[in-house]
This record gives sequence, structure tokens and C-alpha cells, in this order.
Amino acid sequence: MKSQLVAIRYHDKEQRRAIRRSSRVISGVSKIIRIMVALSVGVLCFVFKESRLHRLQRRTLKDDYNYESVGYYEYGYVSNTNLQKIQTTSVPLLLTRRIENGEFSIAHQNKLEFVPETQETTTTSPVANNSSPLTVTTSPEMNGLAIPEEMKKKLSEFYKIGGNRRRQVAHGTEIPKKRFPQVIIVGAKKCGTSALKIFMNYHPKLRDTPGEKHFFNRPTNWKMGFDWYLNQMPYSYSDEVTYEKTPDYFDRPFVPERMAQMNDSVKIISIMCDPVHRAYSHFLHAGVVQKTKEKGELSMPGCSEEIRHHVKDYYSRWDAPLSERVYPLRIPDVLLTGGLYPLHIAQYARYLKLENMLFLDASELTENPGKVMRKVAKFTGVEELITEENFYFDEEKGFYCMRPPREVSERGDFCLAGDKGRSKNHTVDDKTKELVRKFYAPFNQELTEKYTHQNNDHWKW
Ligand SMILES: Nc1ncnc2c1ncn2[C@@H]1O[C@H](COP(=O)(O)OS(=O)(=O)O)[C@@H](OP(=O)(O)O)[C@H]1O
Repeated sequence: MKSQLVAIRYHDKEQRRAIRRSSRVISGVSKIIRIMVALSVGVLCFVFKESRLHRLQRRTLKDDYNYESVGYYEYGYVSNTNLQKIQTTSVPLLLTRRIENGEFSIAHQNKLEFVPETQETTTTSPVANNSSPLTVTTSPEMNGLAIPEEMKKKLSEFYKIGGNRRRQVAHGTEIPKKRFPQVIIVGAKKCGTSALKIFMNYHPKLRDTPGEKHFFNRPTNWKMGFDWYLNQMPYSYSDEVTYEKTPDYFDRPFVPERMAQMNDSVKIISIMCDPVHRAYSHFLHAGVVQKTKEKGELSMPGCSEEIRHHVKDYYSRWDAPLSERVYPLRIPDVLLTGGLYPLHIAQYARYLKLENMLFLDASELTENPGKVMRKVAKFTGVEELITEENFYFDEEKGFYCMRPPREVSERGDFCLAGDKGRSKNHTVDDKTKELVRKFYAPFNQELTEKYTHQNNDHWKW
């Protein structure tokens, strides 16, 4: 439309004012309408995008439930009301399960914000907190090492540490290299894996690496490949044993197969504790580390045969063809599944050798860590250098602490600090304990009969 020049003639000033006023109103209203239209289009686009995303997520979960994609952490809190909320951190999903008459079913499913996984480093660095006077032998100088200059340069970061220079002197011309772990502490989470790992670290032939590697369980790390994993390992010599610990390896059913790809003779250590206490310790841990928003009392929604059967089925059929897979616990509650020891061991035994597995009782670690360390030495093939003599009981902490053998370590005494021992000051009501205990009873029995042959009656938390 062509624009035209129009001359408007008003009768008087009053009419001009009135017309101008109404034209201002009209232009204001049209501006508001335009803004509203733009906003509605924006909202519609957003809603469309979101619902598409939501549909996609639902489809992924429904058609191709990939344990890996939800296998990060699935934590929940179990309250003493009849609602149980499970918030997953790897899939943006909130499940609300309504528990009625002791049974639970998924009542409502809706989207929740994506909560990225917290990179968890639970291992406290073994730094002496109670140093005592020591006779420290002076470290040899770099130029005193019997290896080529070029190697000294390449490994200068490694040789920066006096202890490593001493190790090099002891190994003559051998050049240290990174090796895949020969031993892996796979769990169980919250059963004293950090204490075990650090106590082992005081043995001069056991080579550890800080933190937890989460290679076989976390999709992002697994995708980086074996070279990445190898690179995470410490430098070691041929007479040393490399190990790592990631307690989340234990209950992820796809992990053992992946470990077998690396080395089907890898040695596995699993330290197990009272599963009822484990669940509670895990529950407290989830509240702090994964920042599960709500906290409540630990309770178990009925412990029917059916639930037990579902859980078992879940673990035995996780890798069945898509059409046959059963996901009764679509978002498995790791607070509870983490303690189903015989199921996890069976999964490891499918891909790795039972004779290469050491099952430890966490009660023994708390009561007599020296004895446990001797068992570990025998299993890993190193000398029994850390024994009962290297531990003392710390009344305040309520745990044994380490007094490393002076002849092999210049580090001072060591106690696990920080967040370890969290469960000490918490109580759980007897009724709840009894329910959860009932849930675990058949699994504990299977553990005793098939794998440990130990009487687990002492698990009376
Ligand atoms: N010596 C010693 N010192 C401190 N703590 C000890 C020790 N031995 C066993 N424990 C118990 O270990 C529990 C933590 O287990 P983990 O180290 O396996 O936890 S984690 O999976 O690495 O998060 C921790 O559980 P919480 O009490 O819930 O913190 C302790 O009860």
C-alpha cells in the first residue's frame, strides 16, 4: 500500500486534543498486542522444544533403557511418610512412588531439572596429621640415578619426589612405567573402602593413585578409552602392584565384562559390611555428596517377596535382548541394591575368575585392620610388612589408625578424617532396621553359602 500525505483539519483545539489522545491509546494498545503475540510465540516454541525433549527422554527410557545412561547415580530419600521420591542425577526424571500397604508402584512420573553428577573424590590424602620424629634417609640426587638423562627429563615430575628417587635407585636401570591395575577394590561402597585403600598405600610395593577413577562405570570416562585409563595410573616398577579403588564398580552390572576386556585375570577385592548399615551410611552420604535435596529417615517400603524377586531378576537379566528385558526397578535404588552382595559377586564371576577375588569382612577391618592387611598382602603377592603392630585404636575417632612401619615409610601416623565416620552419631529406629534386615536376609544367606562361608551373624547393626 502506498503511503499518502493527508491533511487533517480540526474544528477546534479540543477536537484535535481528543483525536490525538485516542490515536495515542490505539497505538499503545497495538504495541501491547504485538508484544503479547511475540511472547506467546516464544512460549509456544519453548513448550514445543521442552515437550519434544521430554518425549525423547521418555522414549529412551521406555524403548532402549540403557543402564549406562542411568547408571551414574540414582539416589533417593526414603521418608517415613508414604511417599518415596527418587531423584536421578543422570536422567532428568523425578519418580514419585506411592507406597500403599507395604507395596510400592510408580505413581507419577514427571520431569525434573538436570542435576549434574558431583565428581566425587572421597579419598582423603594420606598426609600425616600426627607426625612423630623420624629418621629420614636423605634422597639421592637426580643426577645420581642410573638412567639416561633423557628419561630423567621426561619423568622429572615423578623424580621431584624424594621417595621416587629412592625407588629408582633401588631399581637400578629399570625405567618406571604406567601399568593397568593388577588389583581393583570394587566396593562395597560405604564399607570402609577408603580406609582399606589408604592402609594399603603404606605398603612400599602397592602403588595407588589418588581419588577414584570411575572408568568402567561412568560413560564419559569409559568413552575416553583404555589409553585414558592407563594414563590415570601411577608410574610403577615391575615388582610393584598397581591398584585402584572405585566402590561404584560393584553394583553396576556392566562393569565386570569391561574389566575382563582389560584383563580377565585382574584381581578383585570386595570388602563387605552389614548391608543394613551400608544402606544407611550410603543414604547419609547421598544427602551430603550428591546433595539429595530432601532428607528423611531410612525406611523400606515393605520387603515383600515380590520386590526381592524383581531385584534379583533385574540383576540377572540386565543384558537380555531389549524385548525380553525386565526393569521392575527401572530406576534401581542404589541405596538398597548396593548391598545385594551375592548378586554382584555372581556378575563378577561371570566374566572374571572367582579364585582371583578376595572377599573381606569390614567388621574385621574395624576390629583388626592388621589382620586384614596380612590377608591383602598374601592375595596381592607382596611381603607382609603391614601387620597388627602398625595400628592403634583412636578413642575419639572410634577407629583404628595407622602407624606405618618406620623401616618402609617416613610418613607419620594417619587417621581417616573428614566425612568418614559420619554414621557414628546417627540412629535408626529398630522397626526400620528390622524391615531392611528382612529384605537382605536371603541375600546374606546366599553370600555365606556360596562365597564367603563366613557366619555373618555378627552383622547385627
Ligand atoms: N579406619 C576407619 N576410619 C574411618 N572410617 C572407617 C574405618 N573403617 C571403616 N570405616 C567406615 O568406612 C565408611 C566409609 O566407607 P567408604 O570409605 O567405603 O566410603 S566411600 O564409598 O568411599 O564413600 C565409614 O562410614 P560412615 O560412618 O557412614 O562415614 C566408616 O564407618
